[in-house]
Amino acid sequence: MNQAFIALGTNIEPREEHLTQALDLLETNEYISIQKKSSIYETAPVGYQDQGDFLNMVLALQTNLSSMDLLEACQQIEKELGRKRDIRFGPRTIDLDILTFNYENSTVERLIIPHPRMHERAFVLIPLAEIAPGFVVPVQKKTVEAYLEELPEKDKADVRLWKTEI
Ligand SMILES: Nc1ncnc2c1ncn2[C@@H]1O[C@H](COP(=O)(O)OP(=O)(O)OP(=O)(O)O)[C@@H](O)[C@H]1O
Ligand SMILES: Nc1nc2c(c(=O)[nH]1)N=C(CO)CN2
Repeated sequence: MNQAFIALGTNIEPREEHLTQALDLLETNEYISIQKKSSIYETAPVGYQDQGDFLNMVLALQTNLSSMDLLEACQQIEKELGRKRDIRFGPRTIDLDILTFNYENSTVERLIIPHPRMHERAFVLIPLAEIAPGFVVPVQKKTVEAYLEELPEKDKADVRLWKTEI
């Protein structure tokens, strides 16, 4: 069995429904089992600013898919939920990013893991710390909590608990 963390994000209404639909699609995949779900956080947009707030959450999964097959499953869900890829870092119906996959370190453009921007994103680290604070992120071998401590307070203030369960 492989162990993965994935991050979900949406900033197009109905945002909550996009998250529940993505969770349903993951749950119906016979090769994926969701082990843990973080709470849902409402987060100010990072990067491209002229867009609405996101809902973000993180999941711990077990899967017997390979990392590439898990990426395909995630991209299929993005497609089914009608995501349009136009503005980089721009508005999205649903975005599924693989954060880590076992202790794999992949550097091919299609799949970079650990996710290259996870260490600097409060909207990833805060929900990840909720479900796996002591997890040692591969390669740099630092815990999620240690990364979180390095983040500026203003970044953390942009991430607010929205709902503990959906
Ligand atoms: N760890 C990863 N998880 C998901 N996609 C990845 C990963 N590494 C590379 N990719 C590739 O990134 C490409 C662009 O992804 P996407 O459009 O979702 O980027 P983005 O969400 O705008 O930015 P970000 O990756 O910073 O969240 C995808 O085609 C995918 O193949
Ligand atoms: N708050 C927040 N900001 C973002 C997000 C996201 O999920 N949440 N995703 C992005 C592109 O992946 C760019 N900016």
